[in-house]
Amino acid sequence: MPTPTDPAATAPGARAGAPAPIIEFRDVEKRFGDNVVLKDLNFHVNKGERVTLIGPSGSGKTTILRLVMTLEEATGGIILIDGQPLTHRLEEGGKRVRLSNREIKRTRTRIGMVFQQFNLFPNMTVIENIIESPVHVLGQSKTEARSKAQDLLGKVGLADKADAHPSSLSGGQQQRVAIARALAMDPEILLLDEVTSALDPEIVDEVLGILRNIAETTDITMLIVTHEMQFARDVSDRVLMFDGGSIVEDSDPHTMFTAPTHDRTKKFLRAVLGEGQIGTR
Ligand SMILES: Nc1ncnc2c1ncn2[C@@H]1O[C@H](COP(=O)(O)OP(=O)(O)OP(=O)(O)O)[C@@H](O)[C@H]1O
Repeated sequence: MPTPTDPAATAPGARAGAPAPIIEFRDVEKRFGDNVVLKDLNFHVNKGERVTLIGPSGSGKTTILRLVMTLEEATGGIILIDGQPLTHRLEEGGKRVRLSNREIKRTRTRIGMVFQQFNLFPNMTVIENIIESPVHVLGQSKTEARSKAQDLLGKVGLADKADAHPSSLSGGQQQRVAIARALAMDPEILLLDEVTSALDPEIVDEVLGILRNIAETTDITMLIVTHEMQFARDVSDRVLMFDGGSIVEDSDPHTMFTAPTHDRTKKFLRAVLGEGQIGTR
């Protein structure tokens, strides 16, 4: 019987050449007190895949991203990253054992997250925000980190803002800095949590354009929570529809948005896209 630390355990029945899961939830439960938000949740994301989570408010989408980022810890089951346990492993007999903080941190450095509210350090300049983790977590020299940060600022269209403070930037610019900051850690997995929800409608597209570009030009695995259904259609390989902490539908974006099978999905998409929009493309 393979153990959870054995890479072969990540994909039961995996064949050579078959897609390899980089994120795997096995019977995951997350409760906050009596509120069971996720129950026996099983799903995986393969390396390089872009997977979008959709579903009504409170269905547990953000909680899933926060579990992967280790901002929360599951209360049951295990999560594997590239075959390695993220916060807990299962011992023989099914006993759940928490890993050491050092082990958890080692895996966490492979994962980046961009939040709805940017979460930049207000007392640091743009470039100081970007180099903070590469220098202090990865041990890069300041010179190396600055040079890379400047490159990334060019990629997000903010080459001239390195020495600005976040408060002098627009929301869209701050979110672009947050994207550059996440990329500066060379993440294998990028988590995007409603990254345009706090932005004025006219600058949503500038941020989505940068994310589209990242999706097109890198092989970073992406797990996305968004209310921007067009963006979800464009960048996703798979869309998972959540309700009540469970997956009710898992399909490619074309099928999900034009011919959803589950009544709950149809109702949700009608509410989000408007009556008559499902099946229009
Ligand atoms: N830190 C917390 N403490 C207590 N309850 C929490 C906490 N975080 C989330 N919850 C609860 O977990 C449930 C799922 O929340 P979550 O934010 O994951 O949903 P969501 O699908 O992302 O919703 P939305 O689309 O509105 O962001 C909600 O009932 C929420 O109140």
